[in-house]
Amino acid sequence: MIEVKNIQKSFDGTQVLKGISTTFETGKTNLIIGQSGSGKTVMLKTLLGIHTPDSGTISFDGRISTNLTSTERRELRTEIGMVFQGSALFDSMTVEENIAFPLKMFTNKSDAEITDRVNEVIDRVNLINANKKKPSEISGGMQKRVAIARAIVNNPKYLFCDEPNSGLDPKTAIVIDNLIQEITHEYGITTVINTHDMNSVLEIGEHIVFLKNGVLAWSGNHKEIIQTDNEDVVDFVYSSELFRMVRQAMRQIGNEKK
Ligand SMILES: Nc1ncnc2c1ncn2[C@@H]1O[C@H](COP(=O)(O)OP(=O)(O)OP(=O)(O)O)[C@@H](O)[C@H]1O
Repeated sequence: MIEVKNIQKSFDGTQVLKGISTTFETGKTNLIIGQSGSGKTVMLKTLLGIHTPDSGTISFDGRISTNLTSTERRELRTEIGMVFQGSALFDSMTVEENIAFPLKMFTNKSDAEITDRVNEVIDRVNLINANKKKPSEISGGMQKRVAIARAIVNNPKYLFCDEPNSGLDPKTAIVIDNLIQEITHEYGITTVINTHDMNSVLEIGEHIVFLKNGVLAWSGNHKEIIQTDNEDVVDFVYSSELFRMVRQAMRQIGNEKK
């Protein structure tokens, strides 16, 4: 569980995060959404420790990030997996070398142990016949699977994903979303996803944090986001006619079930 308490962050006198508090629970897919410039990336980078909050605290299962010694901080770093926007794979390495990288960097595992673990996660993310291929030789969807495999290879407690669906067709995007959610549930990971993708919001939003101008303007889950009348959320999430129609139909179904 990650508990965020009243974090504030400014750059050159401009406040970007204005006192955000929320809890990202273990075993859940937590989504950060909001318009461009609302502070999502700054929030993710602050959670990751790339930015230090000006005030407020971030607690990783009771460990307040700004109070940790450098050794404890390094240890926490090994408990975090990251799926970057655009996958960020090493072009010159094969799929299996990409996935093995965190184990070589952060553990003392033997070559045989690394091979076993790499094959295990390759199976888990359904990467078939790709071990010896380079990223340029596989599809965007497969590259995402490699990125997810690399992020989970060291059994992270926390998984951060920055726009994991960017550049994918809608069908592949849903498959990747579902894979992230399954892994989150299966391994009990605290997953935080920065996203623009409204399909993700409706499909895997177990806890959604909506930022507006650096303020947490709404939070809830994918069912609640359909029912909410919060104007900012409605305006942002249902910005297209299609999504407005989907919302209307889903609200009707919800009302009929009551
Ligand atoms: N390192 C920085 N120095 C100064 N200002 C920054 C820095 N990083 C972000 N900002 C500012 O903080 C605000 C929020 O930016 P952020 O990148 O978090 O938005 P975002 O919600 O992730 O947008 P997008 O969806 O377009 O990626 C913007 O006004 C941006 O210019």
